[in-house]
Amino acid sequence: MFRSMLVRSSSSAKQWLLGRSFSSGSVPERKVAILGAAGGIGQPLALLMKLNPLVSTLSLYDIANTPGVAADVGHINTRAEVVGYTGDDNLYKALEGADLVIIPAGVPRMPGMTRDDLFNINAAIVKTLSSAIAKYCPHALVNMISNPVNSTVPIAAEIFKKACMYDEKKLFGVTTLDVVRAKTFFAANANLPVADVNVPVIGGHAGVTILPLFSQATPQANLSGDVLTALTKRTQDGGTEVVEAKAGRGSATLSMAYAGALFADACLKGLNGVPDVVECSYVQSTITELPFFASKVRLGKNGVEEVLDLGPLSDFEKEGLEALKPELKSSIEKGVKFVKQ
Ligand SMILES: NC(=O)c1ccc[n+]([C@@H]2O[C@H](COP(=O)([O-])OP(=O)(O)OC[C@H]3O[C@@H](n4cnc5c(N)ncnc54)[C@H](O)[C@@H]3O)[C@@H](O)[C@H]2O)c1
Ligand SMILES: O=C(O)C[C@H](O)C(=O)O
Repeated sequence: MFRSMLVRSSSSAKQWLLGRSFSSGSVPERKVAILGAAGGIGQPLALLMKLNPLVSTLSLYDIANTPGVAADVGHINTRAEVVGYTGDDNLYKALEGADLVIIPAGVPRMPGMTRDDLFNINAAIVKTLSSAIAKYCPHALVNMISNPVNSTVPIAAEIFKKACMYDEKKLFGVTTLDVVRAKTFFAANANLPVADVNVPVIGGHAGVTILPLFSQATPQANLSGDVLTALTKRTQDGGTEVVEAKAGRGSATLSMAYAGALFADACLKGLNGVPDVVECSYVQSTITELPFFASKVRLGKNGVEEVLDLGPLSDFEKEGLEALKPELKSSIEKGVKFVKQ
């Protein structure tokens, strides 16, 4: 019984990962680097990327413990060749030739902290890693997971501008976990099969800047205003819910690894020319007055192909959108100032 469940779920996982356009014989070579690969997110993310047949080289980098993670993941009999690096002197080897760099390097929250409380430590880490990306793999797509995402993405953008290689189509703040949570909470309340549910989440990735658009959820469900308000709040506080449950042992790692793997898979499909790959992400944007904003994005061979319009919002969502702008604006400015000062 357990064995047959395992077989079924592994074949559907393969379908999820394989994409639509390739037979296993014609999949292009793609190098994916994970920076922070030995951490709470990095390890399960390395596992999930090792299972992704779109990856030909999986390059794992961390300041500590990478050899063990690389040896362990490397024994899995899937396509990707695994290489592990540690130490400043080897960062270039981890990055050279990368098509996609995923960054979960940095410290996580403890109970009572906001994501912005991580700024001082993580901004410096992201600055160092972004400078190395600019030098060693300037054409790679970058998936930023390190918090505070609302500021770390503008930091990376400023570093890339300084290095004269900034391409706004290639820099992404990973907000997929907000979408994953919104889908889970909505499906449970609406009594819908979660696999059928989609919910766009816009804005940013911290507290009120996370704005799920339940008015655009598919399939639609007839939930009351009070329920939608509660679902919005739960999605906004999802990270804090995990931080409190972990009680001093960090923040979301497993659900984040899943979300990070989903988003990386979408980026790889886009790079490989699979049509109509659309995910929410925090990117450089002109759809509001803010220079960075999370919304639905169409992914293509060069990264962002199109930032999609927000679509019609309910009055509640319109209020949420106006309410999030001051915080998001100041987080963006804080990131920009960190590099420019
Ligand atoms: N975007 C999101 O939705 C989301 C979700 C969850 C967590 N996060 C963030 O992801 C980050 C990592 O969380 P975690 O739980 O994996 O933390 P963790 O402490 O378990 O792991 C972080 C890893 O980064 C490594 N690291 C530190 N400095 C580095 C550097 N200069 N180069 C390479 N590696 C370095 C550490 O050695 C460690 O292995 C945190 O900032 C957290 O807030 C973001
Ligand atoms: O909440 C955190 O600090 C981690 C992450 O941003 C999350 O949403 O789980």
